[in-house]
Amino acid sequence: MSKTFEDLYAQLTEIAATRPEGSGTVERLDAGVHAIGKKIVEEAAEVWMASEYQTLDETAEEMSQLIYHVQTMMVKLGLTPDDIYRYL
Ligand SMILES: N=c1c2ncn([C@@H]3O[C@H](COP(=O)(O)OP(=O)(O)OP(=O)(O)O)[C@@H](O)[C@H]3O)c2ncn1[C@@H]1O[C@H](COP(=O)(O)O)[C@@H](O)[C@H]1O
Repeated sequence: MSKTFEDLYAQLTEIAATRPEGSGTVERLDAGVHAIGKKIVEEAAEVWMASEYQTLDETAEEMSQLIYHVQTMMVKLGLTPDDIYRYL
C-alpha cells in the first residue's frame, strides 16, 4: 500500500527520535530551520516549473518532495498534522 501523509509524518518523527545512521532526514533536521526553509522554497519552485513544463508524473514527484520538506519543517518545529488540519 502507498504511503500517506500521516505515514510519512510518523516515519519522520521516529527518525528524529532514534537518529538512524545515514538518514538524510537527520542531516536536514540538524541543519536547522533556515536550511529546511531553503529546501521548501527550492522544491516549491520545482513544483511550479514542473507544472508548466514537465510531465504529470514528474510534477507529482516534485510535489511529493515539497510535502517531504514541509513535513521535515513540521517535525523540526514540533507541529503535528492536526495543527495543520485545523486550518484546512
Ligand atoms: N520522501 C522523501 C524525500 N523527498 C525528497 N527527499 C530529499 O530531498 C531531495 C530533493 O531532491 P532534489 O532534486 O532537490 O535533490 P538534490 O538537489 O540532490 O538536494 P540535496 O539532497 O542535495 O539537498 C532528495 O534528494 C532527498 O534527499 C526525501 N528524502 C526522504 N524521503 C522519505 O523520508 C523517509 C526517511 O528518509 P531518510 O531520512 O533518508 O531515511 C523515507 O521514507 C524517504 O522515502
